[in-house]
Amino acid sequence: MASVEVSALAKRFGTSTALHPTDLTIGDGEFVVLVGPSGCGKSTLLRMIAGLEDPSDGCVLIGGRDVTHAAPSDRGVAMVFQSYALYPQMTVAENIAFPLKVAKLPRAEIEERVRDTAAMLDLSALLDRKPRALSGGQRQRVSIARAVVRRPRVLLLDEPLSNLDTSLRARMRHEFARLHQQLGSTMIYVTHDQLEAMTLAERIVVMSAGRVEQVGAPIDVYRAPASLAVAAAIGSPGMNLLPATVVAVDADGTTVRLGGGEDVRTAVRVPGDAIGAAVTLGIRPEHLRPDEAGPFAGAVELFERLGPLSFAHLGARGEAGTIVAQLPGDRAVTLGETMRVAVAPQDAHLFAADERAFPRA
Ligand SMILES: Nc1ncnc2c1ncn2[C@@H]1O[C@H](COP(=O)(O)OP(=O)(O)OP(=O)(O)O)[C@@H](O)[C@H]1O
Repeated sequence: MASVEVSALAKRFGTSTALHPTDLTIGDGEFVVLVGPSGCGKSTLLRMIAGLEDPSDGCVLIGGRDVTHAAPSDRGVAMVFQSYALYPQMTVAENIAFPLKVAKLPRAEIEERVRDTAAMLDLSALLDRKPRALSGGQRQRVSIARAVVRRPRVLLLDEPLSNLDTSLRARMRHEFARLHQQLGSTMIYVTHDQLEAMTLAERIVVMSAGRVEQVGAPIDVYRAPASLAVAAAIGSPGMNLLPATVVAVDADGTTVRLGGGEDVRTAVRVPGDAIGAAVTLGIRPEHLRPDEAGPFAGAVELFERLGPLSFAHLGARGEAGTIVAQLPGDRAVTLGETMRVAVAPQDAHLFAADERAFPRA
């Protein structure tokens, strides 16, 4: 097992920058998820750690050793891709054994490792099958088995579940969590699926436009996004973001005014000289509750019942756009009715013009 450290690591393709200089340390045995919108540089960062892409600047250390210019096979890493890339003419057992044969391990050891790895991934009954006789989830488990059979110090996974359907993805998420416990290896997992990020990661690394925006425990990042990009990337439905102006600042917080003239009290601390400043008010759907005197109002344009809860989309607020409020599953709502909602001061977020979050009061 090994730690992974990247230092001032950057990647340019011609004149475009896929990754700005980035520092990141991943602990030995840690499960870290890189998450962010398409094109934000997640795969590029992962591929440079794997040695599949040459950095433009900076260095990569694995287990304290500088591997920036080492071949992929000399880094102690294994990678699982979105496409399974199994050898179709080989059986499951032969596919799993392949990297060990290449490494010229003794036959008895290969057999033992294939048996153990297959058991770990629930593939023991499928060892004689060819890939075409497997389901998508089984094929992905074989490709994971083939990666972990070498006992890599670091396992790199690039959107490994994105070809699978929803229920299989949920099952495989559990398997990854279990696999991480069993193997204890350092795992770096790339996804644009924030549900995978939230459920799998010990720490998430939220990326946007070639930069790391925030690193932290999933729940901390969810509760206190450091920037608008993080607020937009984590949470589904996403955080409501409304343009507002700072009208009052005191020791307990800040009052902002919405475009329609309504005032909203927040427990956020902004500098005293920010009166009049344009800010963005952020509120998660679950923090908006029906309140006759609430500052947010709109006609219900769309109502989604998910069973235990539902989402009301309140429209027609002019430049503020639609607001999404989470409601109990059994709440009766009529399309077109006007609903008023409010937020508690401690649940409101404020972002400055430079898109960084202001701290809580
Ligand atoms: N070989 C390449 N040549 C030129 N540009 C590239 C190359 N590979 C990646 N890029 C660009 O670098 C940026 C980051 O790409 P990257 O694949 O790392 O994003 P990502 O966050 O993994 O996205 P996705 O979730 O869509 O895979 C993108 O703008 C992409 O177009």
